[in-house]
Amino acid sequence: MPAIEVTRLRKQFNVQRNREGLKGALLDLFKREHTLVTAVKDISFSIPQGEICGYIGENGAGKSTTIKMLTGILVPTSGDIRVNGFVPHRDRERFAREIGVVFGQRSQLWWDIGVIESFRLLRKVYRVDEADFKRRLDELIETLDLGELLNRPVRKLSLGQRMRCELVAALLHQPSILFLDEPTIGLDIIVKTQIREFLRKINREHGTTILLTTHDLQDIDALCSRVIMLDDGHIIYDGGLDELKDRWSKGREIVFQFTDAVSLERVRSLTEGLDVRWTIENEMAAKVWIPREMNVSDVLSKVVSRAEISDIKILETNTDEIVREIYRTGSPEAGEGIRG
Ligand SMILES: Nc1ncnc2c1ncn2[C@@H]1O[C@H](COP(=O)(O)OP(=O)(O)OP(=O)(O)O)[C@@H](O)[C@H]1O
Repeated sequence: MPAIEVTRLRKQFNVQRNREGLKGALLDLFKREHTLVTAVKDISFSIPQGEICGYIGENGAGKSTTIKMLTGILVPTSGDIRVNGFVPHRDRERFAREIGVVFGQRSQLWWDIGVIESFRLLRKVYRVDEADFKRRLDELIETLDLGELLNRPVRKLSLGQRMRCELVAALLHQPSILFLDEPTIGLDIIVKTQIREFLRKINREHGTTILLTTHDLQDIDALCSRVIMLDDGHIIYDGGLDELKDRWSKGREIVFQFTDAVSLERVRSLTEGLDVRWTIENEMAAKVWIPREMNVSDVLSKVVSRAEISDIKILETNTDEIVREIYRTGSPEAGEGIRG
């Protein structure tokens, strides 16, 4: 059974429209006008147990609306959802024990009481056996280095400390699926790294399935082998991160450090006959851009055999740039969904 199965899922909101001016306001008093906003437009996907999948898209693309339907907070307008075999909005009570949820912007901890008290309350909510709770809590506290925070009230915690506590709270009942909505938003790089390592560990050791929305593409690079990309309520890409980079990267770049001074003319002559583009970096370094369909080794061998090189740096494809380019231009197949 897949962890998550979504078929032709749609969500529409009926939004009240405010008409302009005094006349409009008066008209609104008597008869409200409504518009229908379709946030999620008949999307389908399936996530197997144990996968970490990134769910990305620009603001307003429909990510949070999907997560809210997957966690049973919102009822779909049409379509079908199964999460571990449950229909989230229908089987809410039993279903809640199957999943953990962290919304980066919202807390599920009680603000004024010690963190450990929140955890104890959650143990009761989820009806976790005392011995299991203790074992699980010890493991989580150790991995996330939370020992000294346990007796502090949540309002006295920094954002990074609170986020680590939120993760513990979401995982105390050992759910097999974890939904994360912007889990690293606003955190410094040290806490981000710690959280990413922690998520990899629970996925590896407990096989936890993770669906993650984020605007931080380094989260995706560090964690996800697969990405689903949304645009205006449609899935425009669903596939591997590597294929995404391959398909969309326009080319690769290599910086050569030469042992002597070089000119644009000289470096161009090194790759004569190849459709590459050179730029001069400084007196003794030049960068070559290689189109995606060309072999990097063809360029390397030509340059290395014709000039003295002291260093070579191949510049990695930057996921951030690729994704921004896709957002900017849209996919050629936008709206139909493509599978990588
Ligand atoms: N409760 C609601 N009532 C009316 N419209 C809504 C509601 N929730 C979301 N929308 C609309 O649905 C669309 C998708 O919103 P959603 O919050 O799912 O996007 P998102 O991809 O999560 O964006 P962000 O990255 O900004 O969180 C937007 O046009 C939004 O205005």
